[in-house]
Amino acid sequence: MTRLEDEYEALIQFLYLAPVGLVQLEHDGGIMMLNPVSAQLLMPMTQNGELTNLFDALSGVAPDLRQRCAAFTAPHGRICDALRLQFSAGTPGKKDTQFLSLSLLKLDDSRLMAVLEDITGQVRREEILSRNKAWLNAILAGISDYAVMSINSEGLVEDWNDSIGRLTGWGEGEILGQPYDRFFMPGASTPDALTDRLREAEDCGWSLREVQCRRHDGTPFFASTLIVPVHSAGPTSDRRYCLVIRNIADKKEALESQFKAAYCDYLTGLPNRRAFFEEAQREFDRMQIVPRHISLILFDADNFKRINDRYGHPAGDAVLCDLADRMRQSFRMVDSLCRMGGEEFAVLLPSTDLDAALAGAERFRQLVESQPVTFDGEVIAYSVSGGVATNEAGCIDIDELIKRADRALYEAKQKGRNRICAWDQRTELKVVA
Ligand SMILES: Nc1nc2c(ncn2[C@@H]2O[C@H](COP(=O)(O)OP(=O)(O)OP(=O)(O)O)[C@@H](O)[C@H]2O)c(=O)[nH]1
Repeated sequence: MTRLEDEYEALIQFLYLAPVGLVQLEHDGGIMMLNPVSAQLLMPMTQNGELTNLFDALSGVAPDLRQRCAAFTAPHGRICDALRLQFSAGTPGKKDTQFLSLSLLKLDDSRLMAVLEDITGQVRREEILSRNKAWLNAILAGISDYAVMSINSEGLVEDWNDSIGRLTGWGEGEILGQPYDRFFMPGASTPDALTDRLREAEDCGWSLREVQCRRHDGTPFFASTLIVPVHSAGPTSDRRYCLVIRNIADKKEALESQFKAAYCDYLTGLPNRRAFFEEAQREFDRMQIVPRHISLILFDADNFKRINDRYGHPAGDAVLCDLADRMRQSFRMVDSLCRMGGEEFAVLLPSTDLDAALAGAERFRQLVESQPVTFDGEVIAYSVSGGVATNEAGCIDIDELIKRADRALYEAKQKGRNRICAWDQRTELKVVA
């Protein structure tokens, strides 16, 4: 056989074995050649089993094919692409709708090529999917105390439904494509914390937190936020998560009293050492996975014994409560506050470097200094000293961080009180104010 004959034979074999229907036609639709798959696909549309012209065979489902060809004046190219044809397979006694996809190519002035594919299964799957989506949307639209949404691997909101608008008051354009902490009160999250929760959901199956959320008009509501991964086999960037925000304002009090009993200091209401060390441990665990700054400030009221001695113990208590209130006002929600004991307090600042922590500590010192407390008609001026440290230079746990901040606090007291010192890896210490 010549090489040309070999090639021709290979082409015929290809046509014969191809898993899609291939039909070679003349410009008026006359069939020159067709493979077995196309014969099978077109069979339900033939009249009396005759299959000589494709345009005639498809006239019931695509009546304009002849006109499309006539209107296509380019020397070659795609006349139509994946045209969806719907027809009845005609099984006696059964209404059996099938779907074909048709692409028509102009090869040259005398020949066309039709590519046919049975897409019935695909269309059925699409129908089921869209029915499920409509069903899910109907459920979501009816929900009033939950907001359910899909978020991507960067924590950006990907879809919108009425439940989100109803619970939060935000509009679609203000939420789509935004980080999910848009619903949280300012300071209740950081970019690191945003992705930490996605990772936690991956590792543990879910991530559940009670968070202070905000509506579009700024009003706060206490909510439980649940993130669960929506499993897919694709790459990490294709991962999706479901976020459910549930208004639990009614359960807040019960939850809070349980929490307070175990985790809060009885006098100031601030988290106690147990709560603080648990949160600090979690932050250091996260830091091991994704390195980041963690800073710590230790505050100590100055000459507090004198305040007790001069104004009495209840006045001393009022000063400690005032100090706690100002800490709540001064630091972000994402910062962990704690009464370590006596007149010593701590603030753990996630994703915060030494300079930013120093600035926060100094701001707080000035605030305390500038506003005395009034108790029982007495104006009590007091001050605090502070020690600041960060997790640079091989600090990998909270104990070491406390040791450093404590060393800086000691220095602040030694240098005369009412000032902030920082632990510095080169000079060991630096005085700020
Ligand atoms: N009112 C009140 N006083 C407390 C409480 N806990 C500890 N104290 C008092 O805080 C005082 C701490 O005194 P010191 O440790 O000598 O420290 P200081 O007087 O603040 O002096 P410097 O820290 O060196 O500035 C003690 O008198 C404690 O009794 C509390 O819950 N309420």
